[in-house]
Amino acid sequence: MKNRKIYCLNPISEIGLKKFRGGYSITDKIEDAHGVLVRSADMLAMDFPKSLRAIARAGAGVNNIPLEKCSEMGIVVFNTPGANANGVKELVIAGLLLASRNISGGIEWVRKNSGGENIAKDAEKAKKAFAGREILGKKLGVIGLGAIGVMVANTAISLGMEVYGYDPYISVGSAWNLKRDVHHSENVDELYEKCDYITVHVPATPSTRGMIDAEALAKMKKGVKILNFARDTLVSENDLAAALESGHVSVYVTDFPTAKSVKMKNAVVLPHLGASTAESEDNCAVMAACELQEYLDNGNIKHSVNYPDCDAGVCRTESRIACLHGNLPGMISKFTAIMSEEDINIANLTNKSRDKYAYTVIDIDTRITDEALERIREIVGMHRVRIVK
Ligand SMILES: NC(=O)C1=CN([C@@H]2O[C@H](COP(=O)(O)OP(=O)(O)OC[C@H]3O[C@@H](n4cnc5c(N)ncnc54)[C@H](O)[C@@H]3O)[C@@H](O)[C@H]2O)C=CC1
Ligand SMILES: O=C(O)C(=O)COP(=O)(O)O
Repeated sequence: MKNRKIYCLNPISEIGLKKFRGGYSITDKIEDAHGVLVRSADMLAMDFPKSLRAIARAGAGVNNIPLEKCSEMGIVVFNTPGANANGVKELVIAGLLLASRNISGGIEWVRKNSGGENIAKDAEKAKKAFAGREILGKKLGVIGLGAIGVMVANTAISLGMEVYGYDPYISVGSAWNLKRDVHHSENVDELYEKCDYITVHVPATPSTRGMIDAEALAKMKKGVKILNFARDTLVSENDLAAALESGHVSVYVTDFPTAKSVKMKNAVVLPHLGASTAESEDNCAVMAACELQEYLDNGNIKHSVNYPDCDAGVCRTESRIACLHGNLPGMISKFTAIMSEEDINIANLTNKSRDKYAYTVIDIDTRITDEALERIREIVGMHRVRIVK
């Protein structure tokens, strides 16, 4: 009976943990873990044990995981696309309203004046300080039309906003899901120039870092309201603070408290609550647990962010060997040659590649010897060889 150990770096919903079948246990020691479940814990400087085969991020953003290091160590990293998108979308809609009506200022006023005997009368006098605008008919720019951006754009259309969407890498699935009324901005400048509200829903990568900087802000309308429920690093905080001070940006609503954002004028800062709903936590945990299990049990990869997806089904032969390796010329012939020398018949072979990395699953009719396995492991460019069955 296999004994696979899963380590949780963050609290993970019980519903997800219950998905693990017999042969799995939750360990409190990462040193002997085969799989890790994580949410936002920072793994960038962590050492990984040799036993670790896969990391599943119960959520979307993987900027807390060292992807290149994982790839080189033959650790497959998964995320859970779309599983928390509705949770984030709902908070973004709340963010639109927080940016339009001075709800937080009003709540603060009531709290401060809660001891007053004449609170009802005083409120009627005080309320003019908190008057706002309606979102109906206003222009919203959505940058990044993935799982979250599409939902935000479609909901904003339903609320009567005029929506501009920008995503040069939009997937076919997202394009199908987007309401026809969403204007397609072919360049982001059009969106900056036209929109009253701008919301960003792109991943944090080196290329999106600081995308909302002084140059971008200068192209936006005076009084624009910016929403950032994606990541703090997308915004150049010094540039944004200056734009808020001058009034060029009237409100900044963000899900990311930083030493700078919490001190910005007219910033509404939430403590990273986008995916913190029971529904999103359950969805992410279930998807992440299933991905880990399918990889550890059958070697199949679905929703990986560093290796190619690969479905070789269930192994019906004597044994299955899975190899994570560089996407290099001659790799397959190198390990099939070793198998042929060992007189091993290959019943099925599936090979997939993704950028620098590739994955090969080989179903064989006899058990492989330790010597042959060692020779395959020693091939230059091989990152991990695993006997799945
Ligand atoms: N506040 C929170 O709790 C949460 C925050 N997030 C953040 O939101 C991000 C987006 O999440 P999802 O929509 O689920 O991801 P997704 O992968 O479905 O969508 C991202 C979209 O951004 C697009 N994109 C990438 N670079 C772009 C660029 N330079 N300009 C325009 N579009 C670009 C991609 O083509 C893709 O369509 C995550 O990477 C994460 O950082 C995600 C979930 C929860
Ligand atoms: O899924 C994401 O990218 C998120 O930001 C959600 O993070 P969390 O799981 O709530 O720590």
